[in-house]
Amino acid sequence: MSLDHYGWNLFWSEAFAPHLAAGLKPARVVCELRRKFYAVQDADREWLGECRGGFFHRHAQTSDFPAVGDWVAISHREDGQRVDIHAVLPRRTKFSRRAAGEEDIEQVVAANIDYVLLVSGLDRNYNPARIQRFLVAARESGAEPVIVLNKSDVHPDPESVKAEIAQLVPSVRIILTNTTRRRGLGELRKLASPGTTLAFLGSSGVGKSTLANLLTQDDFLPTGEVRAKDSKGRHTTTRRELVRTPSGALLIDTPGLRELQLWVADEGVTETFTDIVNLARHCRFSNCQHETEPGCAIQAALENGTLDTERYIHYLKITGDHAPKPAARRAARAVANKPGWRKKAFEPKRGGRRITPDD
Ligand SMILES: Nc1nc2c(ncn2[C@@H]2O[C@H](COP(=O)(O)OP(=O)(O)OP(=O)(O)O)[C@@H](O)[C@H]2O)c(=O)[nH]1
Ligand SMILES: [Zn+2]
Repeated sequence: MSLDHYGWNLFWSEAFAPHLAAGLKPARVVCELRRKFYAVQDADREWLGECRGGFFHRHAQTSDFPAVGDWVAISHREDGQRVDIHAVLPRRTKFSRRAAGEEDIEQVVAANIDYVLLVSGLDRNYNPARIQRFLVAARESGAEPVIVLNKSDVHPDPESVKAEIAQLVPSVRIILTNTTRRRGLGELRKLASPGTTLAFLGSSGVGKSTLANLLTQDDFLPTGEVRAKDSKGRHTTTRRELVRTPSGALLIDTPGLRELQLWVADEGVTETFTDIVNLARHCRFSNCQHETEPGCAIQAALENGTLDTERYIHYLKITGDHAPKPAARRAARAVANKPGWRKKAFEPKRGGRRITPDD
């Protein structure tokens, strides 16, 4: 087994150079066992890793600690079982959350994801506004979002939905899937190329586990267990949160990702709605509310059709701090009153017991 199988490449080996000089070895975090304890995979096998030294500096942030998907610098202990984790390589992408009431505490729930597959079901779950919210979170993470419209079998015209979403979010890849008749899975597998790290995001019941199982062609999610020994020589069974698929891709599925509360940060919004943000810069007044002001570039674009009204309404709903024109406001309220719009937390996977080194 080579570390390349876990996504190691030139980028990471360059980033790791100083640690290599210090006599440390690279490993990837495959599971968070409990606070400051992780299962890490190096070129040989999986180890029980413990954070050391600098991590416990009193100015350390929660986000400085390793997360699943991170590359870390390790050293082996003399007992030949545990490893010490000394440092985390700078992340290329990360999903974080902030617990309610702890606005300033960032907790990273998964790192270094290349593609985030935003899954919706084309049944009652389908809601373009929710897709937009997921998209904002994806943009914020730095991972490339891919929209997966699953359960295409239960919709009379899935292509029209795809076209609608494509209009809302040009430039984002959209895949129609149907796990029952196995449609669209080839496109999904193309993304799952060797060394690529993926994650599924979406509301409960949209088919994430079904898709993940098909991608891995076996039922690894509930049963993907590996054995590691702790320092007392007892065997510990850990559920991996980063798993290799037969195609050689890495799939991340952490409780934290599932519980992630979607929140909107300015960066993500700016990224997703660059065209609208740019338009607003052309308004005559810098404090333009885009309602009745003369020389408003947004109103002009809405009137001449260069800016899609639906898209603008979604933008308003996501940013929340702008007052739309009365007509747009009425339409926005009608959309917002539809069931299913409210923010919804990720539900923890049923039966996903986590086992700590002391079990
Ligand atoms: N009709 C239809 N049903 C599907 C499809 N894909 C999944 N389902 C069904 O949808 C239900 C939910 O699927 P899951 O894979 O458990 O959904 P999930 O997103 O993992 O849900 P959580 O575990 O709650 O997060 C199951 O009954 C699946 O059989 C599909 O393409 N078409
Ligand atoms: Zn304006």
